[in-house]
Amino acid sequence: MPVSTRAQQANAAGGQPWSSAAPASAPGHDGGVRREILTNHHHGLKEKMRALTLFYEQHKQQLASSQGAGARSRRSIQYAAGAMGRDENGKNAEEDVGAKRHNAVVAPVSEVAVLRENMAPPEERAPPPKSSNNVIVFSRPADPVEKENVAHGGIAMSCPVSKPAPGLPAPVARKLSLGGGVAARLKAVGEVGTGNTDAAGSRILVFVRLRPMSRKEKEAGSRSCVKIVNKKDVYLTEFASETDYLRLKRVRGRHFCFDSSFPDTTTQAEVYSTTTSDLVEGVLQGRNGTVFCYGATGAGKTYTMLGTMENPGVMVLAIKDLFAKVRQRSHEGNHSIQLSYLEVYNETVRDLLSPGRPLLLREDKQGTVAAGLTHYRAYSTDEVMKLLQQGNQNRTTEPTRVNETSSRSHAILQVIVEYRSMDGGSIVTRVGKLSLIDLAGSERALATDQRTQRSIEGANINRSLLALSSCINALVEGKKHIPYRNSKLTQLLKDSLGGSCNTVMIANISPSNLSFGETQNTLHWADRAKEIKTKALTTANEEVLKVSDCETDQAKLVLELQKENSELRQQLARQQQKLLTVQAQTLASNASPQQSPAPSAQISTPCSTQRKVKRSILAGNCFNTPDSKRPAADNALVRDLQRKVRTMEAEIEKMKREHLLQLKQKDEFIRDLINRKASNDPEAATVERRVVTRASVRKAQKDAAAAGELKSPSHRFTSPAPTAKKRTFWDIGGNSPSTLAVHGRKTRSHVAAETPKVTSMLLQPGFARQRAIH
Ligand SMILES: Nc1ncnc2c1ncn2[C@@H]1O[C@H](COP(=O)(O)OP(=O)(O)OP(=O)(O)O)[C@@H](O)[C@H]1O
Repeated sequence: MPVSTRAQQANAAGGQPWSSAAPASAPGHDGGVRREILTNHHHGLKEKMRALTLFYEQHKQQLASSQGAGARSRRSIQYAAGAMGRDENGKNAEEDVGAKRHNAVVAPVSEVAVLRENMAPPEERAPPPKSSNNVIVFSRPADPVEKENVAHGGIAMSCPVSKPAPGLPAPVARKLSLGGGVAARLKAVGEVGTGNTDAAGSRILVFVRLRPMSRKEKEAGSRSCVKIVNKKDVYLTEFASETDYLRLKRVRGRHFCFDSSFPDTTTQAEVYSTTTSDLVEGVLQGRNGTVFCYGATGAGKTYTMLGTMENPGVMVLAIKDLFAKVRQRSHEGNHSIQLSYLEVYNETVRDLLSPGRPLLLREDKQGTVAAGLTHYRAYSTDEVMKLLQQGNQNRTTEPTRVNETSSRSHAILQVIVEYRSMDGGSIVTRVGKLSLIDLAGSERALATDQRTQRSIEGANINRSLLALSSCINALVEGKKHIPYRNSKLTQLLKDSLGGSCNTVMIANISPSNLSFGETQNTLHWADRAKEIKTKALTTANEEVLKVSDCETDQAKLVLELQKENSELRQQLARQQQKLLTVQAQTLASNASPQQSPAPSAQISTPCSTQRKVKRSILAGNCFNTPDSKRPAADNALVRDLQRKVRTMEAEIEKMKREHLLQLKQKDEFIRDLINRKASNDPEAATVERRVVTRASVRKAQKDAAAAGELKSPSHRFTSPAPTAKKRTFWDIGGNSPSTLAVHGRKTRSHVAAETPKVTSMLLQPGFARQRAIH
């Protein structure tokens, strides 16, 4: 018996092109529709109106073409004809789609006829169902803004269907008409960081990363409900619950399309190079960039951002890349790199590198800043790694039922790169800021824990994520007022979401059908975020300061000296690193097998070469025998190493002395130059202040050196956080359980002290998290 679908009836009544053509081309094709058309008195009228409109359009175009120049008129006629042709084609295509849709409903149900984009992708198809009852048709809604919670062919969706973001192909049937979608997306991806955006601004790029199924999930018998196809399409399928008899054996699903989607086999390096490497390049050119991970608790945000010792994440790879690029370009000018690391926990902002009182946010011309946040100047990747590790130790963490080392706070690492160079008669200064954000997991109260402190944390996390989604909604809808002030997180993200910034969102999802709700929610917001446009980034944060001829030489000299200084500091840091390595080797070769962990604890920097050296020595089996019985060859090796250490120590001492002397001379010279300049030119006062500040920092080092204890780079940077200081609320250690019970807040160092067996990647040197997916 012929069936008329709701879409057909709506189209017949509303005069959709394909439905109006149907009765003429296929007489008697659908009794229901024809009866409705016959009884609809407006049907003929609408057809006439459409013909008249078409005629009027053609007439207008002919008129325009006759008025224009010959060649131009020819073009416009061709265009009009082309446009009409396209229109007809489009119509035909739509008719075709409509007919197919109709067939899918009325024809005997077969797998080929009914599989739609919303269902599992072709590769994942289940064997053809025997009975038509098992197959559900996912019809496309007639109106793109129609809410999905209207059932379509038996599917009940809970999220609104969004319009496609500009530059992205729309999901579902719109794929049919977008041959160039991939190219457009790739172009969009290629534009990041280069600032090659249109005047209206650039779009937030959204990526999805699927993590592997965890051991727990496998044990719970969960199935994979996510499939990624072509590295961009995400198919989400919900399997009906066995106790839900009404919807037994039915599946519901959804299809999303993102700038790129990463299957569970994707490496950290691939994720970094696709999502963030262009932003790093942009930052070096004076543009701001932000990467943030969003997703449910345990979905892999921290893994993506920090990673493990073996598989470092985006933060670590970005820092390494940044320093490598700066080193390559050291001849072009002087780069300075500063970083800060903060967390938003229970709506308070805390400095992770120098824990103390909560910080206040204030707005200034640079955007929203945390007053009193410490900015460290870093000269090498290893220094940054140490700072990152130190910050992670202070980050609030708490095992939840879903994730044993769940991050209970949003962490923001900001790296500011300042570049200065002489260009003819002017000083060019460029400042770029890279923000790397690991958000706390969105979660359901029951999915995590219901203990008081946890539920307060959960409520605050959800509140700030809700504020984030309100901002995303307001930005997508083009509202004038964006509610950034609703939470600390959105205040801090203001620049990244609505300012001049290249922004990347990585949505992390779990494959397990037990997390279907969370995954759908994450994908929904990621899909929505695709539509946010940030402000145009046509110009970099660049300042050009003209200097008069007589000052040019002095300014050049100052820059050269500053560059040389920073190179010397880098050299010093490298030498100290080498010394540490050799010392560790010596210790290892002197130690017995039982003592061997000691030196490894001393090497806190995640340096792969160190590990290799250490491993090769361990493989050499040279410490299994006591000193007396040690073979002569081993003793010779030890002596050789010791000799090397002594030589290197002497060399480093010599270099230190030389560097200090050079630094002292150069500092004095710079100060002298600036003083002279300042006395002639009041404008130079700013420069003077800056240099004097640096010099004052160095003075402390000089004093220390004079007292015979030169501080290592790590000392230099960790010194603002005094080691022996009055204890504050945040500093109370893991041996104060009462305080923990009262405040209920734990940092990763507390967790490390209390639960040595639960190894978080954030607790390991270099963030190595041993508890990988099993
Ligand atoms: N791509 C991946 N490959 C291997 N293991 C992963 C991957 N993603 C996540 N994991 C593992 O899954 C577990 C949870 O990941 P992670 O802690 O990063 O989640 P999260 O989203 O940060 O959670 P929360 O919001 O609670 O902090 C970890 O054990 C991590 O090692």
